[in-house]
Amino acid sequence: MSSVTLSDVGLTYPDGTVGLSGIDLAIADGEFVALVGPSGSGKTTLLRAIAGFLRPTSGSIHLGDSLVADASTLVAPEKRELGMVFQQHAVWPHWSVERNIAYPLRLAGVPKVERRARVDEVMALVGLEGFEKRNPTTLSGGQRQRVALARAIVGRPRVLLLDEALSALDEPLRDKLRLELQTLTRSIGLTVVHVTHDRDEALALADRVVVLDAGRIQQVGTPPELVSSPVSPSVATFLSDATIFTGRLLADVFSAAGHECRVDAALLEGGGSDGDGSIAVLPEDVTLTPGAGAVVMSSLYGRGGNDVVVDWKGIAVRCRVSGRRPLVGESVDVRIARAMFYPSRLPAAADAHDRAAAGRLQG
Ligand SMILES: Nc1ncnc2c1ncn2[C@@H]1O[C@H](COP(=O)(O)OP(=O)(O)OP(=O)(O)O)[C@@H](O)[C@H]1O
Repeated sequence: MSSVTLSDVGLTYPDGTVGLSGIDLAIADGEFVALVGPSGSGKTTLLRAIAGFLRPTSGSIHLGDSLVADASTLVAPEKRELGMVFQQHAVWPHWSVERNIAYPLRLAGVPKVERRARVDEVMALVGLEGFEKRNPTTLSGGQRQRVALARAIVGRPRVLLLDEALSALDEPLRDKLRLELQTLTRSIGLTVVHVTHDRDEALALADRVVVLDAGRIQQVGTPPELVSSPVSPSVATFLSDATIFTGRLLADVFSAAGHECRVDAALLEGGGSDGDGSIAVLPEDVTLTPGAGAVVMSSLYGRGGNDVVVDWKGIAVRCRVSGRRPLVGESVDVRIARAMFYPSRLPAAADAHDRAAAGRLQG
């Protein structure tokens, strides 16, 4: 059964700004879903609509079998049985750690003995044993965020909503909490909706990632699906720093402003896509060889390969280069192992997904 079901949800703010439009999304019980997208794409609006702080202007939201929002229904946030953690640890500074964590249980009238047991249980889960009597102001940022997390899950919420919950923390603490969050939420089978502006965090943690843009869902998929088969050039750029070439495909040749690539037609899905369009090239599908066709503009060291941008006849091409790190100003040739073709006459991203063609290109 789905834990959260959004059916054709639209949300227009009173000033006319469209926050969400036509959102259809079913989040399964126990699933970890991340919402990503550019600034202003609707991530927070979607989370707040699920939480009950915002009322959709169209469509409906169900939590399990219960209708919580539609044209005539709006169940209050505190009645939705949700847990929430925000970027700024909203813990009460004048209360001890255990009192903070126990708060939702006191509110729900849970008897003291059970409260005690549940607080102990979640404190152990988030690694805060021994901190019961501490005042939150004496804790580190990471520990305070653990208190917020413990308080969010102590009431055994139907869904845990995380709004940039790790974003205020510095690495490597953030990385540590990311791992702990995954272990914790998976071990107790929590359904999680996690809003983050950090693409890598979303891809690392989530079972499925939802990419939003301008209040609409652009694509939903597992991390490998999104990275290897983005439905549109914008998703490829947003998630994977793809380079986009705009031009024309004719038979097996793609031409874009001074660049000509041969496409292996056998690899084109949904043939007959000749015409104007774009290709998206992922950084890992670009190889640099000795030559004179392009010039290295920047070259940043990275653990998983150097992050290099070359000027290839006027187009900045992003590449992931393992081995020797190229020098800025060095001349190179560019070879493209794989690219995705997006015919421009397809208006809807969903159609583009079916027909986006992956071809082997030779620069
Ligand atoms: N109270 C409001 N009144 C009017 N428009 C709003 C309001 N809150 C948000 N918006 C608009 O709704 C759209 C979606 O905003 P939202 O905050 O959901 O985006 P976001 O993806 O969370 O962005 P960010 O990553 O910057 O936090 C934006 O155009 C934003 O300007």
